[in-house]
Amino acid sequence: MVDQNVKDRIEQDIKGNDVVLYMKGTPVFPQCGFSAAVVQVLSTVGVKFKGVNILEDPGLRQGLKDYSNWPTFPQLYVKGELVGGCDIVREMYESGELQSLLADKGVATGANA
Ligand SMILES: N[C@@H](CCC(=O)N[C@@H](CS)C(=O)NCC(=O)O)C(=O)O
Ligand code: FES
Repeated sequence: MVDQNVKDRIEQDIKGNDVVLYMKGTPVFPQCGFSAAVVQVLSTVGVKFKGVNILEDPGLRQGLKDYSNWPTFPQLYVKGELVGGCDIVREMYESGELQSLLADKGVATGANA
């Protein structure tokens, strides 16, 4: 069960922003290597994203685990859907699947972002 306020906040974020990264720390100062790795991938791909620091909000930290049915951070959302964590994002980047997913969903990357 996810608290309604937490659920509203998550849905506002993931519906209002094409790409949202729930992470430990901020894009400028990640506080965990797994979060830093996804920030690095997103920067390399050149996609704009909203970073949300779950360390600042214990309710959101737990709420997201329940909402996403995913036990760890980072969590990457694209167009309202969970893509996955660090391992998945890195694999998808290396295979080119992440770039295709963003293109298919109409999310600008590189010079067009
Ligand atoms: N294999 C994971 C690594 C991420 C991970 O293990 N995260 C841990 C440590 S940062 C986590 O979020 N634990 C739950 C918590 O801290 O609330 C992935 O692919 O994203
Ligand atoms: S904070 Fe220790 S592994 Fe992420």
